[in-house]
Amino acid sequence: MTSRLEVIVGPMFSGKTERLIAKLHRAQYAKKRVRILKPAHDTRTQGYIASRAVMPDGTTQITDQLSAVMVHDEESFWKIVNLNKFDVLAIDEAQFFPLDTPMRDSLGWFGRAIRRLLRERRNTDLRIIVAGLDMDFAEEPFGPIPGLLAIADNVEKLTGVCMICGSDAGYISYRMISDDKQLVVGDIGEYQVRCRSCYEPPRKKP
Ligand SMILES: Nc1ncnc2c1ncn2[C@@H]1O[C@H](COP(=O)(O)OP(=O)(O)O)[C@@H](O)[C@H]1O
Ligand SMILES: Cc1cn([C@H]2C[C@H](O)[C@@H](COP(=O)(O)O)O2)c(=O)[nH]c1=O
Ligand SMILES: [Zn+2]
Repeated sequence: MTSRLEVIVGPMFSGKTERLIAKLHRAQYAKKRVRILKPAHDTRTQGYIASRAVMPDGTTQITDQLSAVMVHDEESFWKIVNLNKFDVLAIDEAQFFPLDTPMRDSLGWFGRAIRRLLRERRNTDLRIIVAGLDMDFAEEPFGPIPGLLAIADNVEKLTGVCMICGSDAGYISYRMISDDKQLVVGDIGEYQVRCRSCYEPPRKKP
């Protein structure tokens, strides 16, 4: 019996939340106590996680959803974790949790909290499942996800269908609006999934 960390990564529209929800449904069938968290920074869906499908007319529709508790900061994370009993802890959109000093820190408070929980409960069946973007629009590692991949027991890297050429190798989220900030909440109007060949890196401002 030991604690374990599973990480699901890939670009936008690769089915990360879909995969996360499928794992959580199975855990619920097995009568496991499931807790779902997500960063308050994600203003797209508040109070739940949702997978969506892109419709032929270009809009998105929610295909499945589960209730989630919003995490504002490290203090609220530990409050939720300490007040609740769970066998499975799931966190979606974890790329939004910040790093302390981007050049030196690879886990941030969130990654360190996950590592601490896994250590403290190493003799239990605790399962932590994290989903998020491993890479931002500029092909840079995103938040604590790459650090979490390093300490994970199991990693799934998903691909989407390239929105330019239709190949199944969509590996990056291409940003269609002009904005240099790393964190820009958005959906089908702001981002596409593209393969390496159809991806162009953003132009640096002179
Ligand atoms: N080019 C595409 N057009 C339409 N749907 C796509 C495309 N590429 C991937 N998908 C599908 O969109 C869905 C996105 O699921 P979701 O869980 O919301 O993704 P994520 O959390 O990774 O953004 C998946 O079912 C995926 O197979
Ligand atoms: C590439 C990229 C994405 N984001 C934002 C856009 C969305 O709100 C989420 C990703 O959602 P999904 O469930 O994976 O579809 O992240 C961002 O802030 N910066 C980026 O570079
Ligand atoms: Zn392509």
